[in-house]
Amino acid sequence: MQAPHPTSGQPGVPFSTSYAALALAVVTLLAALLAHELSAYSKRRAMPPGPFRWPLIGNALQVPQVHPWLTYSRWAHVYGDIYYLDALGQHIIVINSAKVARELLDRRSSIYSGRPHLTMLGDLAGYDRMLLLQPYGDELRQQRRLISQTLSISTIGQYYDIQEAAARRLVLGVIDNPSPLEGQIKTHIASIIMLVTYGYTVKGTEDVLTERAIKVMENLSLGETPGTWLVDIIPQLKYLPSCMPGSTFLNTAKAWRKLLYTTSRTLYQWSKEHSENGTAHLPNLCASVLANADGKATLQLEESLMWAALTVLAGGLESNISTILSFILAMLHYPDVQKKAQAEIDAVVGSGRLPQISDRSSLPYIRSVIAEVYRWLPAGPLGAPHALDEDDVYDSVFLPRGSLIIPNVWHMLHDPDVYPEPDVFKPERYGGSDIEMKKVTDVAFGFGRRACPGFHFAQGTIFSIVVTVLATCDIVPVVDDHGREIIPDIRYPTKAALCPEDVKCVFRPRSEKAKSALIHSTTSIL
Ligand code: HEM
Repeated sequence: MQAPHPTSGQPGVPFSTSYAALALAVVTLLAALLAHELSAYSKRRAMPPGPFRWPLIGNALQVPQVHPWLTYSRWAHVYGDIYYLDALGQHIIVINSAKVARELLDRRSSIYSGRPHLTMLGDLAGYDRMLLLQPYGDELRQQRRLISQTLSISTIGQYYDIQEAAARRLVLGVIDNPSPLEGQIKTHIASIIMLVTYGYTVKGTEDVLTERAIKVMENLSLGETPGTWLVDIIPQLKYLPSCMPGSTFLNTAKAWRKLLYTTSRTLYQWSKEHSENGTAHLPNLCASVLANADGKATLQLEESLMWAALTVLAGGLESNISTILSFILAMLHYPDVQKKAQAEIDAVVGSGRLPQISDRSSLPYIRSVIAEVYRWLPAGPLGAPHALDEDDVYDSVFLPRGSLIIPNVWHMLHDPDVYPEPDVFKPERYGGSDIEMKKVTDVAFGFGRRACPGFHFAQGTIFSIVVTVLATCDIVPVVDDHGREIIPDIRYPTKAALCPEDVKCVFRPRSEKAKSALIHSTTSIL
């Protein structure tokens, strides 16, 4: 028997054996490294096309910060329907066609329904409890179920009177006080959602609870704005002591979290108490869910309901405000479309009554105008980002797990091959076909298991505002001191939602009778 070698590290193990083991380990390690590199290389080679990536930082310096959908759209002409970016190791897949979006986000929705992790908004400010930011899983499904229970196509009819009344109050409000337009629209849209979600009646433009809710949503929008928060790129920054220079975002997040939690709890508790004692407007989302639970709502259900309700407010507020402002902008730029739309309402509804949501099926041109607003200036030009939960392959290209999936809704709705003269507002492009209009809403309201659960409800709100304004008023530009008309430019800041800014106009009643009908209806309902 051979004696152990004195330099062997393992007493009792022969040198030749340990040498062989070491050699084997080295070879195995090298083989593993080679395999990893080869696999990474082959994956890299099979990645979708995209702009040149620098070592280490990838495309970090090219990721657009201003109106990113426009740059992504320009790149779509170069790299095609699906391309790849790498921002400091974060894989980003941009989808530019409805066909690819359908295939990945709809048909493969079991792995494409996550949301990206946001450090500022989620970890620090606490917004990750809301459905909007939930990863795909049980809590998401639970919150979506609670919403669809109340806002499904079969139940939304019960809210038509609220939507019509708010639309009429909004029009009257703008006739009497056209400035600030955005503020008026915000208050009235918030009033619809507060009533439907919590049964809460907004008390004028300075209602404290509504103001707080709007502030929560404004913070959400700021938090979502791409490229605003360094901590989303370098998450370790969240561990900075809050007294360090450069860490003011920590105090911001703390203040946001406090407002978020107090507002969501106050609104939910208000709804619960006042629905029970009969002083809240019924039905409302919170009361309906609690009534269905028949006194057996668990704490967990109530918690989910509280966050789902707040997400309804979030989902419905900014998207609706942007859509209405875009509609007004379109009417100011395209007065002929406005006249044609009014002619349809006059012919179908007449001037003897105010239009209702139930008139929708008889007004194809109005439906086309609304579809064209969703297309022309989509409220979510990049939709909402999804996250890919597993590695995938599409059309022979590799899509890595953890990728951020950006549906470039703007490009899908502005691709000149699909929509010729995409920047022109032209409701005639649908030829009155609901199938063509649906191609727009299928994209503008999101995809797969994350598609907007407020779609049918939003259709009612938008339709009732559009049809009420057009039936009763001419939307005309304001004039300057010399009597010259000022048509607002089509401008919008870079935010997650595309919301036109500085839109000014006058709602001029088409007749005294129309204005009286509005006054009469707002004093007689709700
Ligand atoms: C013109 C109006 C609206 C537009 C254009 C719109 C559009 C969208 C889009 C693009 C998404 C993201 C979908 C995706 O991830 O693929 C979304 C999500 C959502 N929307 Fe809407 N929406 C509108 C109105 C509403 C209304 C009125 C409500 C509530 C009553 C609502 C509630 C939500 C909620 C809760 C989500 C999050 C869904 C999730 O993360 O699973 N939306 N919406």
